[in-house]
Amino acid sequence: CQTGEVAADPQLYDQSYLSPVTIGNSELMLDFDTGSADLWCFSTESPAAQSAGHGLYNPSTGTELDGAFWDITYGDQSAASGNVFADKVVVGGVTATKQAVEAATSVSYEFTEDVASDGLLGLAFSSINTILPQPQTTFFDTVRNSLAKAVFTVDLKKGAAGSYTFGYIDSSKYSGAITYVPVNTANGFWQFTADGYSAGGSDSSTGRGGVAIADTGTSLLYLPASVAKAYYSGIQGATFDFRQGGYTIPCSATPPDFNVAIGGKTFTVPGSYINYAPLRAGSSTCFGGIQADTGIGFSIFGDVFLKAVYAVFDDSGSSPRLGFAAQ
Ligand SMILES: Cc1nn(C)c(C)c1CC(=O)Nc1ccccn1
Repeated sequence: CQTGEVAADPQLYDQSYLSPVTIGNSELMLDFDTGSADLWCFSTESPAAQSAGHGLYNPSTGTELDGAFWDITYGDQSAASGNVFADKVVVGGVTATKQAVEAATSVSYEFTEDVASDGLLGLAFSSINTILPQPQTTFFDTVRNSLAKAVFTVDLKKGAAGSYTFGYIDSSKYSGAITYVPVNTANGFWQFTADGYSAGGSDSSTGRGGVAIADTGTSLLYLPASVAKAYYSGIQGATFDFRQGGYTIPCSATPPDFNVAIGGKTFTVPGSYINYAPLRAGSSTCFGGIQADTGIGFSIFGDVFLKAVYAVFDDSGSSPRLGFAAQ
């Protein structure tokens, strides 16, 4: 019965969180992503112009999956593609002896310029793995029957190292009870229903809830346009800047806390988490941590929300469920 824990190291402005993963005989820093289901990494096959500065997987330690290839495009239109090898993958002591490792032969500039990240480790459902002609399992699906309990947990923090655990829940990491809600796996995501939102101390609702996904691979909190609009209407100097592609606020602002009702419990994102980052180094205008989910089709509870809670991704029962607790 395997269990394991690995650090989640925050990058600048908590734009992403990276964790050490041993693949074959190299250790790479991967972005664990509950919003996708591909484990891919820069490799010795990647063009040097695209992989400069990144840790590389050398497929010589693996066994090529003949005729298998992968090609993924994320919601922000970043993309990567390549071929596939079966190799040993170890995360926090949990070992997958034959994990599908997707070696990149091409990546978009977003990944090239994010030199701290050597790739992604998908933790959504294997139904959305992009390998053709035969999709392969995620790391979690590969090891889940060998785990003490088929769960993984997410404990991200603002500006500090958090952790992912596999196979167990650590009661020292949260306060109060864990509130569980059902997950709809139809779209391959950890998809749940949020009941409602409100800002500040008052329970002045900023809007009804809706369909949402828990997504560690997305930095911000994308909510219904009406909820985002109502939230920023309470901040002096806040504006929707279409050139920046979203809401901005004065970096000097103290945004109100943001409350989310899930499973009958209220979880609070401190207002400071929503004063996300200066538009450019030294700018006095900051990008908001809450943005509209217009065009996405569902809300995305990314790192701005997840770093305010302890989250349990539980596939140990008859159907998957998500658990949230205050940190
Ligand atoms: C779905 C979506 N639409 N829009 C505008 C955004 C930003 C998303 C989320 C997204 O793209 N997340 C991501 C990106 C790269 C790697 C992993 N996750």
